[in-house]
Amino acid sequence: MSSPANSRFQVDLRGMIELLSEHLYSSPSVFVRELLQNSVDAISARRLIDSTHTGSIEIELTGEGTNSPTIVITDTGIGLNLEEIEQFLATIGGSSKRATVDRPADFLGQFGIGLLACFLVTDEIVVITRSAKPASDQNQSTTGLEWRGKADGTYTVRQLSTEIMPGTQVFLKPKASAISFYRRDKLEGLLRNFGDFLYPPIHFLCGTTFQLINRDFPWNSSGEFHSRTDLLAFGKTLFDVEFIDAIPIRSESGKASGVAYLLPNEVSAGVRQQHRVYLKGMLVSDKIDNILPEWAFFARCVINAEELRPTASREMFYTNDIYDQTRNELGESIRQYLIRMKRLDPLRLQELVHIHSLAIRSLCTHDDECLNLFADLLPFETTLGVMTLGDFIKENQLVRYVPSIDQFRQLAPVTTAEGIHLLNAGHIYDEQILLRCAQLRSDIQIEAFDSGQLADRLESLTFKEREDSFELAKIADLVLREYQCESEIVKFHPMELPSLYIQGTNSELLRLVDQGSESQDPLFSSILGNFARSVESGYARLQLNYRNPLIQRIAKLSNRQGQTYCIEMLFVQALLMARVPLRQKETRLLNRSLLGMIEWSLDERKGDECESF
Ligand SMILES: Nc1ncnc2c1ncn2[C@@H]1O[C@H](COP(=O)(O)OP(=O)(O)OP(=O)(O)O)[C@@H](O)[C@H]1O
Repeated sequence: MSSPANSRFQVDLRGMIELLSEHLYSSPSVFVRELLQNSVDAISARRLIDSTHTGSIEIELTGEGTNSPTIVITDTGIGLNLEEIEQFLATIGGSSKRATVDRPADFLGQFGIGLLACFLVTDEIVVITRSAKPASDQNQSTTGLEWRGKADGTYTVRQLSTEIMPGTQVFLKPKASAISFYRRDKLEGLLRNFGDFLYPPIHFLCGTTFQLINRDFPWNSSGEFHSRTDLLAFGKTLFDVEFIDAIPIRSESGKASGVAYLLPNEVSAGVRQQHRVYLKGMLVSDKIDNILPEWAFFARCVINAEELRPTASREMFYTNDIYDQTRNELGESIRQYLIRMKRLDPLRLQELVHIHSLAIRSLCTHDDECLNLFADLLPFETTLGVMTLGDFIKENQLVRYVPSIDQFRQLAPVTTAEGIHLLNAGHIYDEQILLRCAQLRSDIQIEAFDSGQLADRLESLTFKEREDSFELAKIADLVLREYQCESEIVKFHPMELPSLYIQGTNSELLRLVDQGSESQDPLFSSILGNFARSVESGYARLQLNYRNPLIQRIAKLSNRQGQTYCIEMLFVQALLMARVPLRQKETRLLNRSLLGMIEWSLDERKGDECESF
């Protein structure tokens, strides 16, 4: 069999141009960026052959508001000769900017497709150009060359008769769908957006107005930053936010410098901020959300990088090793700054921790250095009021904490009366932070406090008190058995608290299982039922406070039914106080007992008893 002949792919030129111009970019506005970028590159190329050349770029809008407005962008760059026009302008994917061994790529462009973005706003691109290269390198004349490229893939080139200065001019006239880009406000906005920090000077000319577009970053290439006030003012112009602080950040790997701004409002830990990232002064995107580490979600930054690699659309970066290293190094800058702030300006750091408490808590759980930095400043709810962990430690050698908010609320009045100070570690990250602190720091001892420990501290009744409350204790035992709850009459402070519901080791779990088995699904109920039997002692405990006058009066009540109602209601009230969700049978108990009690108190004969009680 003869070997198959090698054939070449065919290219549908119109389709290719449509693909590269219409579908690569997220908005037609990028044509401004591509034109500016080509002019900047052309000036850089000219400086390679003439280092004294400073260069300038001018954008003019003529005929605004007429049927035929025109955008003209003029640069004093390297220009093109006939051969280069064929090789680069007229060849899709042809670029004069690729790096060679003796000349590293220092250009913004590289793919040879950017100019096609102009087809988003025009049907024809007209380029008039004259090369700045010495005449000996080429058969060059002092008149210009004109290249006209159309969206259908055809083009013409001709030598003009008029003499022009070296450099390039690009002329665009609107296609019907893009007329809005030929308005002064819109064009000026786009020039500022993309050209704000490019070099050399860029001027915008429209009617009688002539203005400078670009400005400098508030830091220089040697990594020297302007004052904090200047950086904050700069942040306000970029993001329109009054930030609380500005942190200079740098990365060697991405040759990047910039400022991370601390947000003045609390942000949720999962939300990624949108950062403004420039490549050699050209805006790549103001929506890059992964240039800072995830933990730095309380900051928005502006970065100018030299070494990051943009994608072909130049609206994102490739996430390669350099990108990852850059992210880590920028994060490290933020961390080091905060470490210094703790030493030099602790009040400002305290303010930051106050606003971004949740974010910083999350950061502390996976970063020991940050834990050391922030732990003492973190605010906690305690039985002494809201205070920082550092202040709580000063007053309590042993940090007793409760890992659940409900339990903390339930225990706080009793422990306060008993002189025990508790810290509420029921919020997300809190317990992890305390455990890690105890591992890392010798000055912190912690202990999880549970209601069982409290039970040991409750005072027993005297013999006489036990005798007086014997009947009540019996009734309480009887009533509560059905609800997997034991009861005990003891004395504790504060005396205003009539009862306290204490969950046993497995009682919480058993309540959940029990709640589940109240479900309508018989299979699910039976599985949960079997599981419940395998769990050991799931009894909770209702502590009735004999110091409380009401409990003493109930104990003295001679009416058994009345005592039963009282116990039932105290039980449900204790559950509600402890924020334990009621099971169906407890809701039924609440209804039954409440109605019973009302009936009982309305009954005249029992009503008399009720009065004395
Ligand atoms: N203003 C200009 N002055 C001189 N040459 C230019 C100018 N604009 C375009 N060119 C030439 O046309 C070529 C193609 O430009 P185009 O914008 O399509 O791609 P690129 O800039 O090389 O790469 P990229 O697709 O990454 O932007 C350039 O490589 C350059 O040689």
